[in-house]
Amino acid sequence: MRETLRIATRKSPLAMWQAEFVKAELEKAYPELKVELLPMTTKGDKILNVPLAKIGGKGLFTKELEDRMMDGDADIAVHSMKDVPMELPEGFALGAILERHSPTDAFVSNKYAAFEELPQGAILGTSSLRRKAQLMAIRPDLDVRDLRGNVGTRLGKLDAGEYDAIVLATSGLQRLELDERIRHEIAPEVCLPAVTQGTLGIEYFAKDEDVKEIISVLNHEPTEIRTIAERAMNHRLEGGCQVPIGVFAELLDGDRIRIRGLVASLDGSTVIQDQVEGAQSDAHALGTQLGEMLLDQGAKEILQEVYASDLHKG
Ligand SMILES: NCc1[nH]cc(CCC(=O)O)c1CC(=O)O
Repeated sequence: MRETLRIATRKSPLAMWQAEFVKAELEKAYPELKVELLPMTTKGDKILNVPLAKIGGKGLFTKELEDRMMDGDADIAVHSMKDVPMELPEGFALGAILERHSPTDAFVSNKYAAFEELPQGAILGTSSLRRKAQLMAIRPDLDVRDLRGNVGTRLGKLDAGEYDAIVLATSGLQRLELDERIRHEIAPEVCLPAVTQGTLGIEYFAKDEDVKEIISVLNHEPTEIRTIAERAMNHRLEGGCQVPIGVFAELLDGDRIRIRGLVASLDGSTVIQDQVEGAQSDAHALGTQLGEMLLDQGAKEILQEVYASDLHKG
């Protein structure tokens, strides 16, 4: 077995936490193994003044990490699965899906205790079209404004008074020990999470079979099944994280799985949602089926509109 395993990681505090977490888990499983971090900056980290939806570009946060693995400078990359494109570049694979952390979105505010308490026309910050569309579907009066940057930057903008409240991933806040900033977690029934939100995955260079063997001890099968189901739905909808798509798979008794899915227009005025249930062994087919059901019910027109809109040009 290798004596050293090198993790390519983005430099943001959240990405560093995630890489350190995987390092610790690997060293727990293999006390002899030395795990090193190779921190780097990606294109997605540099472009901060443009809405995330506008830069589009699949793999914005993963390309540079893959280049280092291809060059042989790193063995694995740790990702928020949410940011991983539905199809990996040739030669790369996912070797482990870790046990899911909280999938929800968190409501954070210095003025209001709950989303429901926001007054008419309140200014809400979020970088996600999915959050914007679903929250505006319930509260069309809200003034939703773009909010980019890493978790610390976003909280800083809230504290500077630029927003009445912001919404961001619960897992990101918890990982950075910022739990006390969370006023409440928004229930999936109110805001369906992004595909695989709260799940970490490990990517490796597929020809390195010994690396795959090492990291496979961290794979969490129930999370893997949910990940397969959610990514299958997203793949059928051809959605990146920059379209208003929500999906949430839950495992039920008797080896069953239920997947809820949603596609919304940008302003939340149209919301299409449905769900499927079946055997966990059919997770992939069920996810695809749910995607097709949503397309048939009008998601196709909505997505065409989203892709054609200004947000997706350039
Ligand atoms: N979009 C960036 C991003 N990618 C993953 C997370 C959170 C962690 C996760 O989902 O595992 C975040 C922050 C956020 O959406 O607030």
